Amino acid sequence: MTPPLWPAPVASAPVDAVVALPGSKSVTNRALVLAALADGPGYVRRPLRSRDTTLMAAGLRAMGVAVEETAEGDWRVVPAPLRGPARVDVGNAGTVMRFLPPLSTLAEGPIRFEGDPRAYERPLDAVILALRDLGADVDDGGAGRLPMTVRGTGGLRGGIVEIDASSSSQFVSALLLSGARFANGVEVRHVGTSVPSTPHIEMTVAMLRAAGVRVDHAEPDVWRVAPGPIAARDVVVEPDLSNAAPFMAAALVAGGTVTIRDWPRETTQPGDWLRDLFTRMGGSCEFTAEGLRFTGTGEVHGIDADLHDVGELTPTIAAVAALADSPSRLTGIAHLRMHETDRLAALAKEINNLGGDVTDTADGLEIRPRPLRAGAFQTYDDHRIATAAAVIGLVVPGVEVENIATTAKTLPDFPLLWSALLGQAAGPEAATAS
Ligand SMILES: O=C(O)C1=C[C@@H](OP(=O)(O)O)[C@@H](O)[C@H](O)C1
Ligand SMILES: C=C(OP(=O)(O)O)C(=O)O
Repeated sequence: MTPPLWPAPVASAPVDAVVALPGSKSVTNRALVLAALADGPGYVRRPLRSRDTTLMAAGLRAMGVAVEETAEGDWRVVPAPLRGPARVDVGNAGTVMRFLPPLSTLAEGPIRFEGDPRAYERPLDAVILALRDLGADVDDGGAGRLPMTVRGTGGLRGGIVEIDASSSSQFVSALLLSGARFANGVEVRHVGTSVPSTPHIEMTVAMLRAAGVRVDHAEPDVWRVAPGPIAARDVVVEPDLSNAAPFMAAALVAGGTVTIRDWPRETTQPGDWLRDLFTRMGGSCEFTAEGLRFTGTGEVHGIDADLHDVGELTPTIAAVAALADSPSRLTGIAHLRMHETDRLAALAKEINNLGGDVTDTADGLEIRPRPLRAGAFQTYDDHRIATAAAVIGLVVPGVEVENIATTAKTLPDFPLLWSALLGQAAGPEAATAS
């Protein structure tokens, strides 16, 4: 059955809200992987519970790791010898489809990886080739993509490997996260045009170091992980700052103030760039005892920004840019064509469908603001396209979002949080998504 269109709520007044966002997807899924490979039981506290993270937990459980619920609502992770046969559903989670194959080479027995149709299109070739170079037996039917089977033998030789990570930083993170458990560790050398989303690699390196792993990144595009144990930890997951984007955008386009609770003063999350990007677009922000207080006037300026390092912020920035008083140019994001959907094509098509004037270029978007009108907004199973549509709907009456439930990939409570932001009661559609 086709789910009903979600009528995006209109902001009838400036917003004034404090928002407590669930944990970061990227931190939660790294913490789970590292806990599964650790030298003893550990905790992932305040984890994000969403489609991507429950798939990660389920994948680890399938290989023998215990991921237990605690009375406080956290996860206790008890490592165990990894084993197959097992089947891992990656859904459409880049982190699951990239991070678990290297880990699965440490299992005894075959591990089968399957997922959503889109996961079979997203690039994985660099990880597959690297794992083979490092000594793994991977059967991908020659496709360089999912579905595939890793025939684990209980360990991997490891060593030096060259990869082209220009289409996803996750290829590098994937090899580094399990690398300490390879006999010779791993040295990843990137060859190709520049790696996107480097803050996400910094996050990987920081979390490895916090677990006592020696990581050397003195040379550009080269990362060395020394073999050794990964210390069990008690990790408290930061709020997801990329998911703060639509909430801050609400204050920008409708005016008002939004405080994102517990915004970390120091973080490797790319969402931290929003403080600068949204200030350039007309907002202002300050740290308070509660978190980050962000204020907008409803007047939005266009921006010329290279988003290569923070690509996952693009859908929200594009939505705000479509409502600005001057044109915008977003560049450095060709790799977004291989995200959950072709995000450049999707954003151009859907904003134009409402009367906008957006061109998708070879490496980004050119956005010339126009008065927008009511209409349906297709989301292509992409959580961030759905939340971008909600931002436009705040000030363009009559925007109806197809499949709002797709926000469950990283933010299952989005419709409820969005209604609360606006001080409105949630419609019945809210229940469909949670
Ligand atoms: O490692 C991670 O947690 C992520 C890395 C980035 O991937 P790409 O480098 O493929 O853009 C980002 O877009 C994704 O949402 C999460
Ligand atoms: C690109 C994203 O996700 P994934 O981890 O599936 O790559 C995203 O969340 O914007």
